[in-house]
Amino acid sequence: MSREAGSPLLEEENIKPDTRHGVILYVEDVSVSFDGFKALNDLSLYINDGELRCLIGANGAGKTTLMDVITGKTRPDVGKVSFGQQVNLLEMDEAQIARAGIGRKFQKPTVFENLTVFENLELSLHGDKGIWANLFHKLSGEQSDEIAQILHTIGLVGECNMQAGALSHGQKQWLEIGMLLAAKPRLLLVDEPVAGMTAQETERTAELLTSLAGDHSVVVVEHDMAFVRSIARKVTVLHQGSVLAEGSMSEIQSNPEVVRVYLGEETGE
Ligand SMILES: Nc1ncnc2c1ncn2[C@@H]1O[C@H](COP(=O)(O)OP(=O)(O)OP(=O)(O)O)[C@@H](O)[C@H]1O
Repeated sequence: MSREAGSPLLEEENIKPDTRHGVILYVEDVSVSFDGFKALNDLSLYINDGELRCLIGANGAGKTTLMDVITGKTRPDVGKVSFGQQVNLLEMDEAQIARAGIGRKFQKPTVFENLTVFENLELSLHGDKGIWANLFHKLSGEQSDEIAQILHTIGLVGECNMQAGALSHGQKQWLEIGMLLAAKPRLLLVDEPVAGMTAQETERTAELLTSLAGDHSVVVVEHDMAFVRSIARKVTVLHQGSVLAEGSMSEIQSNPEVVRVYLGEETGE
């Protein structure tokens, strides 16, 4: 439902994006300026319900700014951003947007290093009630099952009682994805998930993100073109704050403009 700015808080948990048209995220004619410089320039983008989309573009193309707009960190000068057809994200703050079902994973993992993998997931499951309340809250059978399911999804069943600080870099990234999943998001925004990962971890991350699509919509910002190639069905290329091209990886790779402004530089051509 559309909300008036400043209206009383709704139960964001109960917000259900209207995806009857198959689209979970509408970004329309959005511009963002920083001191007169247009970081986003009349950008429009639509993410379908359940799809896995890769977002690529050179440094400064506007990828982070776009994520910031979707998650309420940056307000656009103009444009429309909605979750499903009717939930106007521009009238919600960052916490409300997260509770409504949009999860964001930043590049650097931010797990609680001194807690176990299980405890990290337990905290996420309880939301933002405060760390002590969370730690002493007894899990219901259903919640234990949820954690077991997440551990399975992120491939950390064997590490369940390990301190998160002792995990490898890749495992920490998966744990953080698991922590996002605990909040049952509909849309996941994932920033450079494989930066710093080993080849094996990268491969496992590709499987994980691919497995999440369908039940979730996933937007991945990534510079690693081999990784993008391995997961992407549809790729959006940003350039100077606008969408330059959109299509399958082979369409993108054979687009002369994309090769000129981005891929040429990536492949050293
Ligand atoms: N808070 C800010 N103040 C001023 N300029 C900004 C601000 N945030 C971003 N910019 C500028 O906006 C442009 C887009 O930046 P953005 O970080 O969105 O690009 P990006 O595609 O995410 O790049 P990268 O791949 O390097 O992360 C850049 O030129 C950047 O310098």
